[in-house]
Amino acid sequence: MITILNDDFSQLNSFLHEKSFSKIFILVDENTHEYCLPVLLGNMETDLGFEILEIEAGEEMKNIQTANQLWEILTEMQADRKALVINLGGGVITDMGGFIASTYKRGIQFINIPTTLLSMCDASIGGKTGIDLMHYKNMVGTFAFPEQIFIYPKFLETLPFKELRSGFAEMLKHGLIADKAHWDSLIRIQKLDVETVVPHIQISMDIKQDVVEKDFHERNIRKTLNFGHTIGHSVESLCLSQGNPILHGEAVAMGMICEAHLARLEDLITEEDAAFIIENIQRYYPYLDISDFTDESITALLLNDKKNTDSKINFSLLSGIGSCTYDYQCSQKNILKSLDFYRKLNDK
Ligand SMILES: NC(=O)c1ccc[n+]([C@@H]2O[C@H](COP(=O)([O-])OP(=O)(O)OC[C@H]3O[C@@H](n4cnc5c(N)ncnc54)[C@H](O)[C@@H]3O)[C@@H](O)[C@H]2O)c1
Ligand SMILES: O=C(O)C(=O)C[C@@H](O)[C@H](O)[C@H](O)COP(=O)(O)O
Ligand SMILES: [Zn+2]
Repeated sequence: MITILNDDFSQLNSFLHEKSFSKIFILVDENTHEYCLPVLLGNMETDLGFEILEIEAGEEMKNIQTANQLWEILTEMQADRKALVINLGGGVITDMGGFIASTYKRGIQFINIPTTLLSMCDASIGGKTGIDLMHYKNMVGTFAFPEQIFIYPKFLETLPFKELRSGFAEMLKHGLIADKAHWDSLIRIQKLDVETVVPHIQISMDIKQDVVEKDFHERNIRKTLNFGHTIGHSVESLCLSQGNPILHGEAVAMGMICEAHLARLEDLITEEDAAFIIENIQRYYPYLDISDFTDESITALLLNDKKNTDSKINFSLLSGIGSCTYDYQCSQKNILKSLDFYRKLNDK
């Protein structure tokens, strides 16, 4: 269940009051510790004891070493099965916190309080938790729903612009795969900021929730939420492996451009739609330099995509603006052409 918090956080306090938790563990990173934790603690009313678990910020922390440290701390602090983990942060915190909670003592309860646009619209919803493995994205994880998701849009006021823009990519994705009207209203935004984006959060959350309700374990339609991620995750992983991480939404924006072109090459969408989609994504996102990455290095990562079956790469490709196919296998020639298309965008 998703609740938009009032200024007094009363719905969160009722939740904490009604459930009989033994103790609370609040997971933060250094930035959400500074900007969001004081707001949470200033409004949280509970007799329960709590501990703060802090990790460094960034995707580089979303790995087994951090998970191990957190499991050890929970053990040392004798967290029992009635303990509650509160994930206060962006997608790294909700993915990581959901993962450690859903595995510790075979699963303790957790709630998500997302603090980035990306985690409000996407990562905190849907119960995918996980960590990266050898720089491969989200290779180890669980499907585990948080008990509750509490959204407090005012957290966005301290979020850097690049992070806001990163989250906006997932919102564009929601429009492109499921709701043309949502896409149309997003691309009408001239100046991306908290004020212009907040009115559109609810629709993105609804789209994500609706898809997840239909297919929690990603056996079919949930794969559409992975549009832009097949190529996007490969590039994100390569950047991460070089010690040069890019933001998830930046990778998804780049991936959506390649995969929109790929859908065109496979005759799934018209030339006009492909051009319109690509042009609009480019309006918001600067060109991402992928010249260091060979076709072979990108293909090697594509071959480990989680949607693959029988060693075949399964894409989730648009079939129009507002609709998306999945399990679509493309020719290797077209996959490479789509990467080449992206590389050449820099020349224009
Ligand atoms: N599980 C899912 O369904 C799902 C969906 C989309 C993305 N993801 C994952 O989410 C991650 C990306 O999430 P993200 O973009 O939120 O990144 P993030 O968690 O790294 O947060 C981005 C940055 O913003 C800072 N920050 C967070 N809230 C802030 C605030 N209110 N004010 C100031 N700074 C703040 C963080 O410290 C961090 O430096 C990736 O690992 C991605 O794979 C998961
Ligand atoms: O919730 C989903 O399903 C998604 O695909 C949402 C994506 O935006 C998100 O990045 C997700 O973590 C990707 O999942 P993965 O299974 O490809 O790792
Ligand atoms: Zn994503």
